[in-house]
Amino acid sequence: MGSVLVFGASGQLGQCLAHVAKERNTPDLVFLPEEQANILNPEGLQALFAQHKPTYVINCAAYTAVDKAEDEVDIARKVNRDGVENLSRLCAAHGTTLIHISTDFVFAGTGNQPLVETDETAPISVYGLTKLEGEQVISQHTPQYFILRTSWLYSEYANNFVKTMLKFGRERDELRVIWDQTGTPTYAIDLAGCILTIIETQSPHYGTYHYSNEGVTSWYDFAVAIFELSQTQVKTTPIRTAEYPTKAMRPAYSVLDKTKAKTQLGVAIPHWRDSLTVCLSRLPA
Ligand SMILES: NC(=O)C1=CN([C@@H]2O[C@H](COP(=O)(O)OP(=O)(O)OC[C@H]3O[C@@H](n4cnc5c(N)ncnc54)[C@H](OP(=O)(O)O)[C@@H]3O)[C@@H](O)[C@H]2O)C=CC1
Ligand SMILES: Cc1cn([C@H]2C[C@H](O)[C@@H](COP(=O)(O)OP(=O)(O)O[C@H]3O[C@@H](C)C(=O)[C@@H](O)[C@H]3O)O2)c(=O)[nH]c1=O
Repeated sequence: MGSVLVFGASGQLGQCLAHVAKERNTPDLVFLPEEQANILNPEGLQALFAQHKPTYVINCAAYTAVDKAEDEVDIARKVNRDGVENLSRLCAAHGTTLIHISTDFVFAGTGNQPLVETDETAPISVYGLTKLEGEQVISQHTPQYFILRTSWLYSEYANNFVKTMLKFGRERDELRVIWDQTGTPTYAIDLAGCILTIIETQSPHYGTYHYSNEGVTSWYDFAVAIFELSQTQVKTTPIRTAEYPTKAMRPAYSVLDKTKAKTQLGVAIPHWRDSLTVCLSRLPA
């Protein structure tokens, strides 16, 4: 198969890839945390490509602090665009296939129909804009790429909404959660499985794909399900976005249509509630 370099390995998705690769006995994955492989260091990257001659690169490295990005435009753009450009150039030069992760936040979220890959992008946050710029530099430099746009990632690893809700559920008497943002959570373990399937099948179907779990929900309904399935007793109140001011705007509707991923990549996608049940069973009570 040749070697597979994983950048951003200590982040949430990076750790999920390590988990699934171990479960599936996938060989030849080289996990590179930021300290060993900064995607903003072209010379360091060049040395890694020369050493490993990778068949695939999986880029899990990103600037993901959505609110902070509004004040740190330069650093968000460096990581989410310039770092991705560094990887794309090297992938093109070495005939390496780049698997890159993008986000539902490339969309404005003003619609009410599941979004397909060709729908118009119009980010409303710095994070979303810099992620879109990252997508664009990839297609400028190499035809050999898979861009997987995903949404609302969570898992037993790193920080995420599920772990925050469980913590707040233990600490607080009442929670207020937005119910007028509609989307679909994605168990990062399922996304990691999809990425490994692309590699294991050596899929020739390059391009941009949407991947989340199946179904539709709001952050409020997601929180209610987390509490119900984990048997956490906490009063949960639905609120509107305007009642929860944040620095960055978030799409009101960002349900992703996964038809292309299911047909071209041949992946089966679990319903978000089933995957949430699995994740909660793996988290300490
Ligand atoms: N989390 C989510 O809800 C969603 C995420 N995505 C996308 O999925 C991908 C994975 O996200 P997730 O795993 O949750 O994110 P994390 O923030 O958990 O992981 C990102 C990793 O990238 C590392 N990193 C940052 N800058 C650099 C750099 N210059 N060089 C190398 N590594 C760097 C971070 O290190 P450090 O922590 O030290 O900064 C961190 O370990 C990202 O592309 C993200 O945009 C898409 C939709 C939803
Ligand atoms: C903690 C909390 C959040 N919320 C809302 C705020 C927000 O709209 C939503 C989720 O908040 P979070 O800060 O956990 O997540 P957020 O940073 O908005 O998550 C996004 O991250 C980036 C990286 C992506 O790419 C997106 O797909 C998406 O997952 O829940 C509440 O209403 N009540 C609460 O107590």
